[in-house]
Amino acid sequence: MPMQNLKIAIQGIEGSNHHKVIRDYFEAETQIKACATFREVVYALVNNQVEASLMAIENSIAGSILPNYRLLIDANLQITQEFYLNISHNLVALPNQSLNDITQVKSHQMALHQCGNFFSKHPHIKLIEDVDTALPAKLIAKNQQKNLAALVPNGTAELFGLEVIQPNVQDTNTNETRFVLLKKPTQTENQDANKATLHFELKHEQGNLANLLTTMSELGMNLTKIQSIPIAHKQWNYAFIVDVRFKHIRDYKKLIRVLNASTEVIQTLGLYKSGRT
Ligand SMILES: O=C(O)C(=O)C[C@]1(C(=O)O)C=C[C@@H](O)C=C1
Repeated sequence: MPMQNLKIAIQGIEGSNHHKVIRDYFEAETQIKACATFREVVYALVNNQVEASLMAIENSIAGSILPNYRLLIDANLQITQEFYLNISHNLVALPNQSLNDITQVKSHQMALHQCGNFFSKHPHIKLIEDVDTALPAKLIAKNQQKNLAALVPNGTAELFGLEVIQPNVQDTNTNETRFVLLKKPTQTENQDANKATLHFELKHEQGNLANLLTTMSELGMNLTKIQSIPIAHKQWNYAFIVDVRFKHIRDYKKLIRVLNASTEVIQTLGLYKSGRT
């Protein structure tokens, strides 16, 4: 589905997975602000340098990117859309090298996590975290660096004139990352919304979480994710992030009314159309 032409902040440069989401889902004219960190992605929007920000939030192998939830909560932005991208990690290097020649791999922390099985079989390779998947690949080509490899999506090796030493080194073939599109809050409600991301802190009372889950079930909602995250200023207390799917926004509003009684903090992080049918 083509998207409106916006200036969007992403994490990573051309050839990264964030960039692939833009290519797959947005119009060709979409302007990009490439950022080196997720914090930069979020604050580019907060500081009005862009109209939207695209941010990875979870991966089917490596799990939730908890710091990104915290950024989202603290910056008070809204999830307006979600996108699922199939992720392939191809091990790439300068041409005419084999796996035995590679002593270091530089990549994004989440990408390295998704390839743990492969690297545990090749312990001679040192893993080094970098800002994204594409930048180390670009620099290997620019500096003609031997013995160094990167993990890149399909198509990125060709972009930089590198060679694939080993394709698909992620732990499982079915590897997906979920990305969210963030915007500043507005008064307009998305009438197509059938999914919400909700953040709350529960009062420490017996049965509160169980009651909440029962209420969701009674309202016919499908809980697609529940995640606890630490609250730094309340040591060993946790906030919850919940994704729910529903048929009618009015049911979601009912849920919020019920939750108001049992929660200390409650914040809708987005009401949007599910990226899954
Ligand atoms: O470095 C990239 O290619 C990114 O887009 C970042 C990122 C992530 O943050 O999870 C995106 C998808 C993959 O899961 C690996 C890395």
